[in-house]
Amino acid sequence: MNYSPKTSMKLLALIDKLELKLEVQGRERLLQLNTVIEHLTLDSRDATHGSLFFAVPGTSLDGRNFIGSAIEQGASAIFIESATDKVFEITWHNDTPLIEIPNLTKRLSEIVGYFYSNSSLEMKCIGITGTNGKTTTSQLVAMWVSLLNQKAAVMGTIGNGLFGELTASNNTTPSALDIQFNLSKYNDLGAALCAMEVSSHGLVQHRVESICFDAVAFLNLSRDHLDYHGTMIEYEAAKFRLFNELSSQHKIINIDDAIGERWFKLFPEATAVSLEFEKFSKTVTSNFVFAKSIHYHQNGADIELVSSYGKARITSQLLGEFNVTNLLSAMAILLSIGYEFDKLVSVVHLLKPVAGRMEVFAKPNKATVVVDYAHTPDALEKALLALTIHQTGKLWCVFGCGGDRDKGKRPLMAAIAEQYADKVIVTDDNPRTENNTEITKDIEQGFLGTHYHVIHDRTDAIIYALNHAQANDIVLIAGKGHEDYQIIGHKKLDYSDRVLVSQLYDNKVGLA
Ligand SMILES: CC(=O)N[C@H]1[C@@H](OP(=O)(O)OP(=O)(O)OC[C@H]2O[C@@H](n3ccc(=O)[nH]c3=O)[C@H](O)[C@@H]2O)O[C@H](CO)[C@@H](O)[C@@H]1O[C@H](C)C(=O)N[C@@H](C)C(=O)N[C@H](CCC(=O)O)C(=O)O
Ligand SMILES: Nc1ncnc2c1ncn2[C@@H]1O[C@H](COP(=O)(O)OP(=O)(O)OP(=O)(O)O)[C@@H](O)[C@H]1O
Ligand SMILES: N[C@H](CCC[C@H](N)C(=O)O)C(=O)O
Ligand SMILES: [Mg+2]
Repeated sequence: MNYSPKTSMKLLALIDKLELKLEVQGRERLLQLNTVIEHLTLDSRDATHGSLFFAVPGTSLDGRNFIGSAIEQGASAIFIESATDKVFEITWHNDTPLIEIPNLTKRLSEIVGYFYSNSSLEMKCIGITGTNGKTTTSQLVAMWVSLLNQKAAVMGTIGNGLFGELTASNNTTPSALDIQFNLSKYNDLGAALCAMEVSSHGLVQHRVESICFDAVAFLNLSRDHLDYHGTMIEYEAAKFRLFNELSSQHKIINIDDAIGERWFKLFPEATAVSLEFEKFSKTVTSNFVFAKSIHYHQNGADIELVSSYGKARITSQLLGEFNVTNLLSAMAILLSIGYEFDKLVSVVHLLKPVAGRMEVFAKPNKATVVVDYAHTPDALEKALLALTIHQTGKLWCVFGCGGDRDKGKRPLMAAIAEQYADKVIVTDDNPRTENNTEITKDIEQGFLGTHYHVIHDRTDAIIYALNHAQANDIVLIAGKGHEDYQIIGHKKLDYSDRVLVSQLYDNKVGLA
């Protein structure tokens, strides 16, 4: 749905909200000019008459180098991140004010919130963090609310929008600007709630800084993104900001995760989620959602649920132990913000798997294919382990590792694939600007033996696996999940594991 915000705001009114101490002359001139802001942008290339351009330093470029081009494009005002902590300063380029603001990046979420009417105060806002499971859990939250006949929105890896009407996005956690804009849009469209994935990049880059979360949830922490964070300590500290620095009413923690168990000691009032009833039932004194017993089967799992909100036997269509954690976390989030236990239980069996997450493709007399987004060592291990429960023949694993991403995870993923799968095929997964053979060489370092194939072209790799797998085998195709592209160099080529497998199983593309 096309949506344009009706918002406009006087520049001086916005500056007054920020409580910047304007010198008298500057204030007079702004008052006379009566500049009205109709559009906010972080990118000089999008600036136009009526735009307020935020010139902030980034990871590879510095937005402050593009002030000239923003002015050329007609920007009406520029906010600039001060190079030092010096107090606010205003200079002029003709009638365009250039206003230096200390900590602008950190204040961006707040500033944009004033412009877009701070919708996180008007609707329920959920922030979900963790290395793995954010997309699944946020989608489950939104799906659950939709099943209860309310509108829900999501922002995350597979897109932003009302549940089921997503628009693809570049980031898991959008920019501070897009988040406030989207929230205002979802609020106008009548959403009762927005479930957001909060990535560690998003937390470090202050993308959710001024969002008032009704609930925040922590799922797990395992190796990823060390190219960006450097160490696991820094990575954990990034995630921890959501819990200790930002605003939230309720906290939900998966205490089966070692880091989660540690955080829970710091937030003992948080709602605890666990699959280990025996271990925690006596010690947890706050709200809790536990699985007392779980029976995994071909179509998902039957779960005996014990919680501080009620008890029930529920059925889930999602495969794998980790998806029970995701389901219970989604439930704990909704319970904490006031959804009724009985209502949630009445529709839980209708919750569907999320696209590209343990998504099963079957065809008579053919191996079962599972397309999954496991792109970290922990996720790959959990996905393979989940499938061993269903294994009667051989387990295949087709995977690769992204270029321009944490190199350290490559051999670790190889070791895991080798440990759990009978047949391993290494292939390309978004090599980006790296040489694909260098990436697979890094992966190969992790294998102890030589029982693996390297087939760079992903289509060929999958066709090879499906041609050689027996009918009772399971083929896990990991790493790309919902992605409908292969990034080579700077080009984003059309490619989808899900489309390929569906075509192969409809025999549209011939199997030998
Ligand atoms: C490395 C990184 O995190 N970059 C993010 C960051 O961009 P940046 O500010 O560093 O960009 P930059 O290129 O250095 O440019 C600096 C500034 O100059 C401006 N500019 C630049 C060029 C120009 O001509 N004019 C101009 O004004 C830019 O708009 C920007 O404001 O801020 C942008 C707005 O929030 C993000 O879109 C962008 O994500 C890029 C696309 C990205 O790939 N990020 C990944 C690593 C990421 O963030 N991933 C996590 C998920 C991880 C997970 O869950 O597994 C995510 O939340 O998406
Ligand atoms: N709770 C969990 N614990 C461990 N692994 C999980 C969990 N949930 C999902 N996974 C694995 O991680 C993969 C990615 O899941 P999902 O997309 O929900 O995570 P994410 O946190 O959103 O990932 P991203 O950081 O890329 O956005 C799944 O395909 C599955 O293999
Ligand atoms: N949010 C993750 C997704 C990785 C998915 C995988 N297909 C890859 O490209 O490495 C990232 O950007 O690191
Ligand atoms: Mg995600």
